[in-house]
Parts: sequence; C-alpha cells; structure tokens
Amino acid sequence: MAEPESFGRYRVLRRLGSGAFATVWLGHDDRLDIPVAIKVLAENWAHQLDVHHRFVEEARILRHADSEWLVRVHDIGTLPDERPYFVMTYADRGSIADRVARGPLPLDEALRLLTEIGQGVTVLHRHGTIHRDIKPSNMLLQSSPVGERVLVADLGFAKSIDEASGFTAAAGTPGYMSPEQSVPGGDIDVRADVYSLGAVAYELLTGRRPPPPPVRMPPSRVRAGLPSALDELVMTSLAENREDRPSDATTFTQRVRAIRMTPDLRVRSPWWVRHRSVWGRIGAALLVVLAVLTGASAATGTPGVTLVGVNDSTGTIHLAVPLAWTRQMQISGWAPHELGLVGGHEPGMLIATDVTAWRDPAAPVSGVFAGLLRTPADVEAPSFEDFPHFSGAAACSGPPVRRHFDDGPWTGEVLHWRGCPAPASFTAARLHDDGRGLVLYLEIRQTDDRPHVVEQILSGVRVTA
Ligand SMILES: Nc1ncnc2c1ncn2[C@@H]1O[C@H](COP(=O)(O)OP(=O)(O)OP(=O)(O)O)[C@@H](O)[C@H]1O
Repeated sequence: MAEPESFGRYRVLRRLGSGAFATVWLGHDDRLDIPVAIKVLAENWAHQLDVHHRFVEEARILRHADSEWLVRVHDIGTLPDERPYFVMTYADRGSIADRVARGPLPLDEALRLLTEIGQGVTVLHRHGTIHRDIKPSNMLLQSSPVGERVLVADLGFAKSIDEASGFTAAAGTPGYMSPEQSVPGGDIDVRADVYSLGAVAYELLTGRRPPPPPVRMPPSRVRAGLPSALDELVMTSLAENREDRPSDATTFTQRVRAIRMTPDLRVRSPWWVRHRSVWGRIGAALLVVLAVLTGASAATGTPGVTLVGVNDSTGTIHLAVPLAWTRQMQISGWAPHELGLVGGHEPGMLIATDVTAWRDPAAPVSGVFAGLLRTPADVEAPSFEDFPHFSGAAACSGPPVRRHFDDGPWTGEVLHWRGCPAPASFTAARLHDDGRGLVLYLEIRQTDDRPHVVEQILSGVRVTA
C-alpha cells in the first residue's frame, strides 16, 4: 500500500509494520499533539465479513477493557474504500521480541516484564476475553516516566470466554500456542493463555522458544542458576494437560511476583547487570571519547582484527581489544567483595558485544572482562581457584589447556577452553604484579577461536596504579 497522507484527522508519518491482516502506521494527532498508532485492515481482507468483524471486535475489546496494561484504543473510523481503521496508543520502544532477539534477559528484567505481561493478560481474563496469541512480538513497550511499561497488543485472535468453550477454530502461533489450541474444534479456556505465558517466560529466560509440547527440558538446563521455583512455574505453565497449569493469569502473575521478591534473587544478578543503565550511559560516552583519543593506537596485529585501546573510568586499567567487541561497555568498576573476595569497589570493566548476556554460557558473545584487585602486603592474594570464574566455560567440552604467562611486570596463569557451543572459546587469566601488589583477573570470550587475539589482549594489559 502506498503511503497515505492521513487517515481521518490523523496525519501519517510512516509505516510501522504489517501483520497477516493489517498494516500499522505511525501517525500524529495534531489536535491533541500526540503520536498515535493506526491499524488499518489490509485490502485483501476487506471483503471477508468474518475478518472485518474480528478487526472491529479487537478495537471494541481494547476500548472496553481500557487498561494501562493494554494498548488503548482512542478512535475508530472507516476509509473511503470502506476499510476500517482504529487509532491506538503508540508503543515507542518496539516489542519484547526485539529485546529477546539480543539474547536471554537479565533475571530481574525478565521477571519484571513477565509481571507486566501477566497483569495485561489478567485484565483481559477479568474482562472475559482469552487473548489466544500471546507471544513476544505482541507484547509492546512504551516509555514511561519511570522507564518503560509493557502493553499487551494484537487481539486479532481474541475470543470471549463464553464462546471459546464451544467449537473454536485453530488459531495461534506455533511455539507459543497450547496443545489444545492446535486442535480445530477443541474447547479452550484461559489456561491456553497460561501456556503461552509459560512459553514467553521460557524465551525471556533462555533466549529460545520452548520445544514443541510436551516440553521436558526446564529453562535451567539452558541457563544455569535460575531459581527452582521459576523452573517449576514455567514447566507447570507449559504442562500438556491444562489441569496441571496455574489456573489463570492472576495466579501466574502472583507466582512471578513472589519469585521476584525472593531475598537472594538480586545476589544472582551479576554486578554489571545491576548497574548497567548508568554504566551503559557512561560507557557509551566514554567509548566515543576513547575511540577518538586512542584512534592513533588502533592496531591490526592479528590479520583482520582492528584493536582499540579502552580505559576503565578511573583510567587505571588499559586494554587493547578488538574494535568489533566494543559495542557495549561497562567501565565503572567491579565489586570483588560480592564474589567473596577482598576489596571494596575496584577498577574493572566489561567490554562485549552484549554485556547482559555475558554470564550466559550459551550466548554468542565476544568480549573481555578485566577486574583489578589491590591486595595489602599482609593479605594473601586470592588464588585462581578463589575466582568464581569458569561459568563462561560451563558448556565447553573437555578440560582447559593450562599455561604459564610471563610478560613485563605480569606473571600468571591462563586457562583456555575450546569447543564451547556459542562462544567458540573461553579464556580465564589470573595475572599478578607482585612488585605493586596487584592481581588482575581476566575473562575473554570469542565466538571464533583466535588464540592470537587472546595473546594480544594479555600482552596489551597496562595498569597505572
Ligand atoms: N500500538 C502500536 N505501537 C507501535 N507499534 C505497533 C503497535 N501495534 C502494532 N505495532 C507494530 O506494527 C506491526 C504490525 O502489527 P500487527 O499487530 O498488525 O501484526 P503482527 O503482530 O506483526 O503480526 P500478526 O498479527 O500477523 O501476528 C508490528 O511490527 C507491531 O510491532
């Protein structure tokens, strides 16, 4: 469809996307001065009465439910060619599908999003509606004064609970839809949505859709360290027999909330994830500055790899890292005491293609972490085994190659794993400079195994202390 100038009084800015039945446009309401999203029924479906009816029904349900957790409908109209359109809240931050495409989410973020999705679906269930197409691409995100909020959208398959208990045509999206939804004529109830909530939870936590039912592999088998209560909630929601699932979205959401409130949950989030928003901002700003400052130091010691110099925020640690890895940086330090080691807040940095996925052994991330420890003369420096490392190596096959490292003031040991599923290799190094009482702990992950890159990073380490 060519870009129209307006729909009714709404000025069209650009196309946001098209689904099976409709196209959604970004528009502007000049009278109220707000951006809006306008959903227009596709031309090829305009004369199908049932599709036409369902389209208008979607707008009505959203308007009647009128909730802060759902996309809100402000207006409805008809084009000169008789096609209906409706005007709704513009979700300016894309969808949860965009978010999860970058890999599994930090645990706390996944639980927050699940709580909000659950609230939206709860509103629908209380309103007597089954969504029937809950999936990450239908869960939109909108900026809010405190960050962002989830808006449940796309009720194109929604059905009233009363009607759904009779004959129901098969509808939904494979991978997210309950087994009973794929049987034409099967009766469904709100527990079909609970199955889809479980499928969305599985994907947010692991970065992958669950396998087709019956699902036997709990999320913790893909992502180690998840609370057992969360595993149980996801697996019961994905139960083949709906009698075994949480009874509705309210129960599902309450259980997510309870898990989120578990006292030790925060401890599980790595330090760089907890501080990532601030660090992301600092990192992004410093990356630009550093890229300019160290542009002259860009080098290509390994064929095809451009290295750039990056400093932590205190200017203590200097690393030479492949330019391609500097997509995200957290450079404002680390907290060794949180890992049971001596030291308060110390210089440290994480430079990676995706910092949030750094602790996920299956994520295809390349990057380097460096954390400094300054040990007083009377305190014994932690040994290699004291570091809670090797989590990145959890999925690598076989034992690591262990070797001695000696370069300039630094001596130490390096462990190198190959045969890792997503990152091809994982390296952990403990270097020490006894003259200055310094220990530097490093982790290097590569999606392709290039030993020269590891060598260059290790020999390029500089610490000004
Ligand atoms: N309120 C909104 N604000 C911003 N973007 C929206 C909004 N509603 C829909 N979109 C975007 O418009 C596109 C089309 O949405 P639509 O609901 O028609 O189809 P879909 O969900 O992509 O596919 P299908 O309906 O076939 O499953 C999607 O990319 C969606 O993210």
